Amino acid sequence: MNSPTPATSARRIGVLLVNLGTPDSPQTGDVRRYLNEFLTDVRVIDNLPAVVHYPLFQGIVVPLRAPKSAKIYQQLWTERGSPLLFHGLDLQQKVQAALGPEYVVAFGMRYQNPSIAKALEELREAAVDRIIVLPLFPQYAAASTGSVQEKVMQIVSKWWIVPSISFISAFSDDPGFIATIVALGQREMARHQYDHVVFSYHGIPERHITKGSYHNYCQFGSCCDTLNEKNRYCYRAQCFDTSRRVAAGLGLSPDQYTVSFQSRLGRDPWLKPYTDILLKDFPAKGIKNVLAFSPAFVADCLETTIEVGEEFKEMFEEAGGEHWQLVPSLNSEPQWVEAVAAMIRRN
Ligand SMILES: C=CC1=C(C)c2cc3[nH]c(cc4nc(cc5[nH]c(cc1n2)c(C)c5CCC(=O)O)C(CCC(=O)O)=C4C)c(C)c3C=C
Ligand SMILES: [Fe+2]
Ligand SMILES: [Fe+2]
Repeated sequence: MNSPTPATSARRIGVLLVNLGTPDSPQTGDVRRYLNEFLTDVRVIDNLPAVVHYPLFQGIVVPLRAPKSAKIYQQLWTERGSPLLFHGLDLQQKVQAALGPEYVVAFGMRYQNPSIAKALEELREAAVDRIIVLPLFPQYAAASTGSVQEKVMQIVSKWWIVPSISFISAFSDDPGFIATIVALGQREMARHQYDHVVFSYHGIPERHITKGSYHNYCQFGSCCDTLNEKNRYCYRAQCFDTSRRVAAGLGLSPDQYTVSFQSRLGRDPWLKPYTDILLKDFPAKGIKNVLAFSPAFVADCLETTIEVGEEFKEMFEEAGGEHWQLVPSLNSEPQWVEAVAAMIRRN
């Protein structure tokens, strides 16, 4: 009898890396399709009845926003396309190489392409024994991680054979994740003298925290100063935790850094302080050289390169600041690839 080839005999583990998603091109039509899918997700816009939500967003909000967003995407676009996509594909390829042939690594996006459905289909075709899903969001939010988890479960629940499946729901305190950010920060700090460090996270509505808070534990105060069993999945507490760990790695004292939140949408209260308001007060306080980290994102994207790297820099300089520098995201840095592979192996 012929012995089976290793590829068919070995039990292989499927790995699904997922990021948020980006338009297929920076043209208004593709940006509109992307925003329509994104902003009609009830985990993102969670406070409107369906009869209002869909007509309002598909008929008014998205058509008005798409041409403006498209202009910003045109600034972001590169020869390789959207950074969120090509960094994700680079990461997939390098993590596959690091893990070896016992694993099959796929990459998908929650919105638009490559879809989660397509990525899961690749794993099904490879007849993997079980699937480990890693949403590429260090801090858990129902609007990002939760939405990816819901989508994966929706798709896999329809399969005739449902494999064992596990989710890495957050990695805000993962030592390899923290060490890579620290190394990237040290690289920038060796090039310039900074007065202050800002950790600017993607914001979410305060309501999103309250809805997921066990026994109303989170009150937007000192409750988030430690990460404990009551706030393990509180986005705000995780953002503070990541910041504390990176600050410790960089040797910063609490007065040398600030945690803030960006990218708010709509009129409801979002997590505070807002980065764009905070940074305008820095120069008057004598803070003229700022190093900015964006630790909610593992890959560069519109929110890092354009919002933090360009828009905030411009605002800071207009307010009298001298030097504003964004620390690049982890992208597919070798140390980050190793950290992802280690998280998968441990799972
Ligand atoms: C860190 C994870 C993210 C959370 C949490 C999140 C929540 C959230 N976002 C919006 C609205 C928008 N976000 C947009 C872009 C965007 N958001 C994330 C990540 C999280 N969002 C990423 C990685 C990106 C960049 C994608 C890219 O293509 O580079 C946008 C689109 C851009 C624009 O038109 O401004 C919107 C809109 C809400 C409402 C929300 C929580 C409720
Ligand atoms: Fe967002
Ligand atoms: Fe809290």
